[in-house]
Amino acid sequence: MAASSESSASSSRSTSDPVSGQADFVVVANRLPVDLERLPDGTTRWKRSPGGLVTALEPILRRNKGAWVGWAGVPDAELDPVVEDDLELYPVPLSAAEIADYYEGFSNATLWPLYHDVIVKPEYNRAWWNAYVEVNRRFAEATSKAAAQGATVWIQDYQLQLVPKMLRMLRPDLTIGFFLHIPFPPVELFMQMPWRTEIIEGLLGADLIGFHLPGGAQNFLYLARKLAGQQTSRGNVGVRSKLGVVQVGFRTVRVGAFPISIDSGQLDEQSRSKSIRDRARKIRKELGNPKHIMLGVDRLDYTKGIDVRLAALHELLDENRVDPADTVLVQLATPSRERVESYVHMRGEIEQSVSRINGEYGEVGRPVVHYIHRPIPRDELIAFFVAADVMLVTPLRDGMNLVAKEYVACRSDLGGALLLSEFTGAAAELRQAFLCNPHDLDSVKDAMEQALNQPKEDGRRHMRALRRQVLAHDVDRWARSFLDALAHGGAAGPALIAPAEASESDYTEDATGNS
Ligand SMILES: Nc1nc2c(ncn2[C@@H]2O[C@H](COP(=O)(O)OP(=O)(O)O)[C@@H](O)[C@H]2O)c(=O)[nH]1
Ligand SMILES: O=P(O)(O)OC[C@H]1O[C@H](O[C@H]2O[C@H](CO)[C@@H](O)[C@H](O)[C@H]2O)[C@H](O)[C@@H](O)[C@@H]1O
Repeated sequence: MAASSESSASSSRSTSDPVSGQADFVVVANRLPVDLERLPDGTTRWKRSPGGLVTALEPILRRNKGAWVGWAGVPDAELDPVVEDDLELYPVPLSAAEIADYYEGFSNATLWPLYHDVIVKPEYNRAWWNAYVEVNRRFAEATSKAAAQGATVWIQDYQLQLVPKMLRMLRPDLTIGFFLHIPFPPVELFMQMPWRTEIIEGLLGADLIGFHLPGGAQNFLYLARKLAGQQTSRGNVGVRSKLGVVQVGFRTVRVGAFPISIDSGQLDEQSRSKSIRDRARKIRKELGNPKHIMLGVDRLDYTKGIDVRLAALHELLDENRVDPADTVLVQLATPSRERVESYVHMRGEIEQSVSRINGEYGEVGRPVVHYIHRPIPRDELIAFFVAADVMLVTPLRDGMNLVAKEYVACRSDLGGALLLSEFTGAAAELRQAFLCNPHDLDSVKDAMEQALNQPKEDGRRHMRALRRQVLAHDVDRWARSFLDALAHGGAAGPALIAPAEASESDYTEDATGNS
């Protein structure tokens, strides 16, 4: 399923053949890689679902012929298993009430803010928790039906933290991995959670639990001791090495750090194509050929710090440190979780800031900030990456942030500069970016000004180093390192992930030593 491809089905059920449900490798995530779209004429079609989890996992599943268990993105879709564009999909239905309580409620108004440093206040609501338990049970049951005897199951993310334990009870023959795509919070914050022990015990149903960063793994080990009363290792967890261990009865659960990445080789190749280069030139022209194009690409989420970058730009304009005659900011904001109150509120504030900057500094036909609130096609997005002089990635907290890596992968010309928040997982690897503290506006302003004015040769040197890191540590390496560790410690046979095409020796070691 290419990003831009959308296939049609004539009814709410796909016309493709049903699949057998005997998969040896199963990915389980809240969302399927495609959302079902109901069209006004009553027909349906699949379109790519939003977010970095899908960007990362879709190529892995495609290469390894696995099955994917997840929600089709709309209420009450009772769908049979389906093969869609070569992927085996096992849809899990959610009612409108479950979407409100499990997805918008417990997942995105309780867990999401709690795990992202309480940027907004998490709500603790018993009815939401009950829905979370119920939906996790449904995912465990659907997975149990899809998986073959002795299969490897890889459960993804915060929406499904109870599934490992539930699935183990249903299917002790399976090898179960779990990966958390968002930060695992500091112990002091996690302890707010009324159902904290249930969540830790739910996760301990897995054979291997993966986080982006060692800090998350370390926090989890502490909580496994404190809340679940288990014995754990106490040494430091490494990156793709030195796993932590929790002893749960006769089972050994391992805990590690596996920073996720992108299909960097493929993106590098795509961004070099003539059509993308031409489109990038055209974008610059359409923007009036300004000296500086800054770019933001995010789901419209309060964690992403879109407000921070707008405030920084506004102050730099006020202080005559940025010239509105030769600088533009393009902010591409994909709609996200639009019925959750904090998202509605944040959208209003961001749109007000955009208007204010344009009102004060724009000219007719020449705004300073170009703001788009809808998803754009993948090819168009890549052309924006190629066109932009400065990429703005300013989250207050982010598990990884794949956009930062995508920008770097698209800059084979060694042009451009990356402004990157220290509070992203990506900052642990991309040390040659212009790093900033998004909680300190002066730090963001200074970094923005430096990125806009960096000497060309310095920029080429920084970008070369960033590219070495991103090209060497791609999503295949992420999946292989996790699944190799899972196969090594569990009951599974040989590693299920096919080797990536490029060998690691094709690249030099990264500066952080995170090999
Ligand atoms: N095609 C397309 N992809 C987008 C758009 N906006 C964001 N993305 C992709 O969504 C993913 C976002 O991942 P990430 O930065 O990790 O943040 P997340 O949204 O929190 O998962 C990246 O692969 C982006 O390229 C858009 O407008 N169109
Ligand atoms: O499914 P949604 O509610 O629309 O949200 C989209 C996804 O957002 C989150 O992405 C995270 O995963 C990325 C890849 O590991 C990572 O780079 C980023 O920092 C995270 O925010 C969420 O974790 C996914 O479950 C959602 O599907």
